[in-house]
Amino acid sequence: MGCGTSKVLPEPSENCYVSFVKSVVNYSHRGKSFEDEPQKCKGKQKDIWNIGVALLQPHVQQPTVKDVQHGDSKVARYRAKFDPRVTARYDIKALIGRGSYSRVVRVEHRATRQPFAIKMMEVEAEEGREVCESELGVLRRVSHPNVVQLVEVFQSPRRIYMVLELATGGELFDRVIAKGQFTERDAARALQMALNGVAYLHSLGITHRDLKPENLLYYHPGSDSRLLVTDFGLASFGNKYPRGREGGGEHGERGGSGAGGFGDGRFPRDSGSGGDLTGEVGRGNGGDKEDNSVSQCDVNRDLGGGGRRDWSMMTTCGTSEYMAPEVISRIPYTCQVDMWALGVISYILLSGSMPFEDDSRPRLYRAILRGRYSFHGEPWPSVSNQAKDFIERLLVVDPSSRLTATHALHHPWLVTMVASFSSMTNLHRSISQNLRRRASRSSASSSCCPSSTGCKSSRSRNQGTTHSEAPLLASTAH
Ligand SMILES: Nc1ncnc2c1ncn2[C@@H]1O[C@H](COP(=O)(O)OP(=O)(O)OP(=O)(O)O)[C@@H](O)[C@H]1O
Repeated sequence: MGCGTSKVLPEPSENCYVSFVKSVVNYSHRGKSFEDEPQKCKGKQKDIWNIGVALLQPHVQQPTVKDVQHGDSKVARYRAKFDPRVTARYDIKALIGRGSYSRVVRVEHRATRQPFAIKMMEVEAEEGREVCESELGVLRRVSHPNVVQLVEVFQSPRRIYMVLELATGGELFDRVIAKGQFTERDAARALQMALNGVAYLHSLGITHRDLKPENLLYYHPGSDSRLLVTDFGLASFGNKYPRGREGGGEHGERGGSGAGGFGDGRFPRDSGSGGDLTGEVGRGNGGDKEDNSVSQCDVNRDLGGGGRRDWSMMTTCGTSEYMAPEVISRIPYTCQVDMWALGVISYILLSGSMPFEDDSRPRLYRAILRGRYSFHGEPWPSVSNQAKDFIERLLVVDPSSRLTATHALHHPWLVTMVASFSSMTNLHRSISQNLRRRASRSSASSSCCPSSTGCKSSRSRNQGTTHSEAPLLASTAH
């Protein structure tokens, strides 16, 4: 699901991947017994032990010929690509999907029979390494019900295997289409979960930079499922954090006082115990930036224009239809770019159509820069003014006037809709019609679409990528 065809990757950074690997390997040389330690560690720290264990465990259990012959041939093919240390612990069950640098498979833990997803990333090529480093850099630090959870990591010279919690509920829009009924309340509930995850990330100084419907997955198929923010391949720590400018994010979600800064998710904070372990992980590629894990956007606001200049990012990346004006303009930006993307997602969620859409990328970028979109056509006449107000406050060209994640969570539309039990207009028919119409149009034109039908595979490795420093509009002009 979603529009993946015009993703723009960031410029490579310097050796971040190496610094992550070093941080884990260094730890492994301290002469401690990894096997003895996990029960002493709680929550996130236990996961970190797992990372160490996975890197160190030497036992090798090759998949047997019988294994391969008896398995489904496709699964067997993928299983053969897996490091024996991984297959020793996890039974590869099925291929879920492929990304530009990754394959995701459903697995079962051999001992506990628990299902997980493993994202296998190719790290030989520099771009794959960068994306992997970015993803791991975030996943190692986060723990929140609305952010996909990393369980452990295996490393081989060519590949990284990330064991993740398995999301079986499908992408955001798959569910919209599958349901016979979809109301503003449903949209608000989904957006509230996405916003909770994003507010948490922002409180840690993490900007996702590629929020879109296909990166929002339901944990399970039930109607009460959590929604998970996934795919941190383009995420950033807002890499110009000055030290000692902690502003106390609005969520009180920061981690302990150590460098770990995990915030309060499902796991207890571990700031006190296991000090050097936390420190070691904190010194990964996050480095000293982690000390300032505050809500970057709120601090930017407090600091005014000068602060914004110091604290923002420059790299152009993301998926065109969801890119904020400041990203397209290549001016320094902040985590508010995620809020723009959430505005785009909100618009699609309530209508099945895109606010900004054009086959010509320069025209698309111009429309975004002007913030020009409309609420014309079905089902907009049936959508409440408060819902439109919510979108209007997110799709604001000036990022400092755009709602922050925390403010969005307090918007009256979201608050009243989430709490509401009254029956509401069913928007499903118009939304799914719009999604389907767009899907068939885009499969004809090989363009992107916000529907599950025919879009996912159209996202190709190099399509729409740029490493240029020139303004996007100039570099793509006619
Ligand atoms: N934890 C997970 N549980 C279930 N499915 C997942 C999980 N993580 C990723 N997927 C699915 O696996 C597929 C590949 O995902 P991946 O993140 O590797 O690539 P992508 O985001 O689709 O593409 P790209 O890497 O180009 O951004 C997608 O369909 C995604 O929804």
